[in-house]
Amino acid sequence: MNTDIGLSARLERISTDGRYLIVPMDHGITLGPVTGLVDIESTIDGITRGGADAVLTHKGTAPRVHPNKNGKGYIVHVNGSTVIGPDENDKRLTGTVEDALRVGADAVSFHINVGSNYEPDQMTQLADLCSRAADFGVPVLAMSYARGPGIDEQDPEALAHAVRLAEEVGADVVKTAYSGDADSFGRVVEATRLPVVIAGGSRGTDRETVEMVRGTMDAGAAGVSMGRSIFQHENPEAITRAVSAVIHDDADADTALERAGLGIEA
Ligand SMILES: CC(=O)[C@@H](O)[C@H](O)C[C@H](N)C(=O)O
Ligand SMILES: O=CC(=O)COP(=O)(O)O
Repeated sequence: MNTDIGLSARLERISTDGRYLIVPMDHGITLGPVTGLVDIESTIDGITRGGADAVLTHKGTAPRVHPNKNGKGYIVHVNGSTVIGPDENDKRLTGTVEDALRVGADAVSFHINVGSNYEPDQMTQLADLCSRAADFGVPVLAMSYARGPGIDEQDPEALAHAVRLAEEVGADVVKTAYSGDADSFGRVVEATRLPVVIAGGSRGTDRETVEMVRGTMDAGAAGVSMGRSIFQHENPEAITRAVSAVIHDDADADTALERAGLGIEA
């Protein structure tokens, strides 16, 4: 049976017209119950009302996601590590494609640290995940970071290598870090035919967040998988609305902040 139809139907559930505003909340494993994740139900309700296309969590949180996601997409993340463990870069498997489907996911995601000591194992696991997901027509979001000893995590050449690796092993969408400006990030986007989305990193000001998203879209990327800048915000719905204005309506930073009721001077 041709699973392409399943793949494209599921990609549409986690995006809008090929643009992605994903809010990952897998950080409960990485960081613990930080701001925004304790009452994850109200965060999910706010960000999906604000214009998120999809939310992303580990499989165990699925029962808290479905009643609050307002019909938006759902991605299950399948590896993790903690900041208090022996090595944060050593992400270990936490689930399978079958687990994700069992809890009602539209897609799966997997984190690889390209350049770390764990890259070889993570690359094999990602390639296997892509093969398994393809059997079911399930999209794979590869969170492909440049991380490891001596690696500059914002170096456009390293990021270009990371996103290209994701395409080569069969992912459908790739997330990586932002290089810091639209010109250099354009080289990252050009390195692959996959839709590229950025991670937000640790929370900045509202203006920094929205300008980073503007630069990302100007570089030709497809959107964001932005966690802490959104779920740690005192008003997750408003900051999602601002980010959505840039991604889905091509707004500039001032317009996006105004439309969301956030101060433009921030
Ligand atoms: C907490 C972080 O530093 C993030 O960049 C994570 O590495 C990315 C991911 N969302 C995770 O928590 O594993
Ligand atoms: O899963 C994590 C991400 O996709 C990015 O999270 P961040 O908090 O925006 O870096």
